[in-house]
Amino acid sequence: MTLHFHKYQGTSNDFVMVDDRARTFPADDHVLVRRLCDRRRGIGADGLILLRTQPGFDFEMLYFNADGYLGSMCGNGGRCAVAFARQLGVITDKTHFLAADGPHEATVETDGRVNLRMIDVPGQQEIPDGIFLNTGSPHIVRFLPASTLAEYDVYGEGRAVRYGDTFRERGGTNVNFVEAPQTPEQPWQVRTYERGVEDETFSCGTGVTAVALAAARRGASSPVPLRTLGGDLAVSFSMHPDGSFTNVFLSGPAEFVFTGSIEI
Ligand SMILES: N[C@@H](CCC[C@H](N)C(=O)O)C(=O)O
Repeated sequence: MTLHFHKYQGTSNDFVMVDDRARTFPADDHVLVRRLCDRRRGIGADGLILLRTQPGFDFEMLYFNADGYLGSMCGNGGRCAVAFARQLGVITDKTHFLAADGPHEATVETDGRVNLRMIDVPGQQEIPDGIFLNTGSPHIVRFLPASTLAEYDVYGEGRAVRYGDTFRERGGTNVNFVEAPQTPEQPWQVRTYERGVEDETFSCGTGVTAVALAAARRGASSPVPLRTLGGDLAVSFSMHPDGSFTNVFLSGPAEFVFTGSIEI
């Protein structure tokens, strides 16, 4: 069978996108998804997203990590799915779609930036590994001393937390390492070890969302500018006295890279 795919990236978090409205993609074939995401033997990506129809919504996004298994919410992938739905003519410049963590709304700006509403976040938990938040996917946020992020062992330290005792029973976690800005207008710098990719990626949307909310508890105000290895994002929100967050929006570019076909 020939699979037609599109490749998208959002701040260099890259995805194979498949129009699966006809439901022909073998979604249970983990080996196939892993091979398609393989950077040497396949197309190469951090994840694969199926765009499907879903009654009551413009579309549904099914997100698979590069390991071939269904992941939880993907913020950058969600923004790319919106851009893909627009390219397919499924939506115009605003949408209501379904993802692993529930319904999402999004708008597309004239320059192609996508503003994606994330789930409400009830709070954050301080644990020995760092600060834990669920922004649609589980995340640890660790604040580092000034000028240490560039040389930090994100792979080694991220892996130790992801496979550590706290998260072994809970299905693992993503891990974000953060350096605070020297002045309020500068971005918070973030590097992320991603569960399911099992490596550092160039950007993680649910990760920077977790970082922005953790930074808000340390004085950052909305919108929080964030810099990843792959580009800049912004997160806006309403913070409440009980520590919860609503109206959480992740904003940034979502770009078409190329289209192609592969025999599967
Ligand atoms: N790259 C994603 C995060 C995807 C979720 C994650 N890898 C998991 O399943 O835990 C993003 O942009 O949010």
